[in-house]
This record gives sequence, structure tokens and C-alpha cells, in this order.
Amino acid sequence: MFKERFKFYKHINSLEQQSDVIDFANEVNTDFMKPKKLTSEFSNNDKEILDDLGLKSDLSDWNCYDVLNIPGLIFIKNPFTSTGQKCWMKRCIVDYTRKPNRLNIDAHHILGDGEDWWSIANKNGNIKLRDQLRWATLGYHHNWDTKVYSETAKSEFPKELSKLSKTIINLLQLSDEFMAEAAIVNFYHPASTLSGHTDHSEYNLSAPLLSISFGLSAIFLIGGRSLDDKPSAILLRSGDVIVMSKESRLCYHGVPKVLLPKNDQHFNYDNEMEDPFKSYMQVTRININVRQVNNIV
Ligand SMILES: O=C(O)CCC(=O)C(=O)O
Ligand SMILES: [Fe+2]
Repeated sequence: MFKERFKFYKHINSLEQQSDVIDFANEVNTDFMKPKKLTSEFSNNDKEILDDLGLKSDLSDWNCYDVLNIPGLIFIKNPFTSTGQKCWMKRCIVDYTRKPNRLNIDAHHILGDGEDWWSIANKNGNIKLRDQLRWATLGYHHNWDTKVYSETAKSEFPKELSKLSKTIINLLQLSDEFMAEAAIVNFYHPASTLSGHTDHSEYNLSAPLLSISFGLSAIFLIGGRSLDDKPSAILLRSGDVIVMSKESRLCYHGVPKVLLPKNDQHFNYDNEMEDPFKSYMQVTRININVRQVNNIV
């Protein structure tokens, strides 16, 4: 079921006529989703924290939903301000692609000592290098071969990303103890896909997983614990956040399609960015996938 639906969405050319793709910006279909309340313990001091994190500081502007047929799956419709979105995109592009973080291009030894991807990619308009970046790993580095996290493959987790993750998990009242310990920052091109998988390498599989998307929209496909379960297709736009908690934490998911904006459409973040960020984000989707690795002792 999952693989067939994945293939189907991979080959669509536009979203029109795809009435089964769930778009949380449209009328709320109460069979599929239920608005979710956020914490009521909230002070002016907390507003400042949200503002510093690039999040909308008035919680009444947040739209969160429980996805009813996938227990534990939570959708938050872009909780970022437009300045906040731009700031997080730049962090992903400029900061999270620097050492000590690891990149897929490290294996090719393209960058010299002290050189960083974004500077070199922009020197002489090195589009090839720009497009070679697929992922960066932060904190405990995901090992793509063994899938085992190790104390010897670990760097400091970015403080602001840890704070953002904890704040969102706390607002959702999922846990007061969430620790952001590993992240994959995925960089997608318009033709990129991410095939169906479960994320089960973490020693702690009960802590929620947080997934934040920026840039181009995409279809996110999420099913059940088995590839035989029928998946749901959810439209993710820039700024949207998915939290996989409880049962949904171990559900199959993937990204069969990144969508290009139509010619007459602007980005769905309000203020344009300046070049070279603008031209990169016009052809890129970024997803930050944050996990807790260890159990709390
Ligand atoms: O890009 C996405 O929305 C999902 C990424 C993902 O599932 C992963 O990195 O494990
Ligand atoms: Fe995943």
C-alpha cells in the first residue's frame, strides 16, 4: 500500500485534482483532524522566548491539530513569523553546514581545511557544489550505514535548535524532559524524494520526533507500523511542523514529491529573501528532523 501510493504521488505533476492530499490550510475536515489546545501556563516572559525563537508570540495565532487516524501525529501550521522563517533557513544554510557538523559531501573531500560549503558554493557561482548538498547531521551524527549512534561520533547540538524543539514539545504538553540530541537537516531539490522508512535507531523510541520544513512545499506520506497500512498524504508548506509522538513515532513515512510553486505564485513566506539565499530557496526544500537519542536516567 505504502509503496504504491508513494509511486503515485511521485509522478503527479500538480496538486490540482489530488483531492486526497490533506491541506491543513483549507477547510478543516473534522474526520481527519481535531484542533489541539496548547498549554495554558503561559506568561509574558514566555512570549519573549517565542519571539526570540522566531515563533509567533501570540498563541492564539497558532493552529495545531491532532491527526485522528494516526494516533500521536500532530500538525502545526507554520508557527513561525516571516522573519523567524528566514532566520532559520539561513541557520540551516550557513551555520548547520559548517564543521563540526557532518555533510554528505564530506566523503568527496571537495572542501579544503577551514572551507565551508556555502562560501565555496557561492564563489564563482559553483552551482554544482551548491546542488551536491543533501544532508547535514548535528549532535549525535546519524550513521547512514550502521544506523548506530555512537558517543565517538557526536558534536555539540546547536543551542537555539534545542530550545526551539523543547519549546514546541512543551507547548504541546508532550513532555517536560525532551532533549534534542540528534538532527538531520535534509536539503531537497525539486526532483528529490525520500523513500518510505521508520526512524528507529534512537535508543529512546518513546520521545517525540520533531520535523520542521522550510522552502518548497512537499507531499509527506505517512502510514502505519507496516508497509501494508494505507498511508495519508499531507501537504507540508514552508514553516509547517510535524510532531511524531506516541504510536506515530514508529510509523512509515516518506516524501514522494517536492512541489515547485506555480509561475504566478509567490513563496508562502511573506518577505522575500535577498540573494544568494533567495535563488537557493527557490529550488530547495529544507527539513530539520530533531530526535532525542537517549533515555532519561
Ligand atoms: O523531509 C521530511 O519531511 C521527512 C524527513 C525524514 O523523515 C527523516 O529525515 O527521517
Ligand atoms: Fe524520517
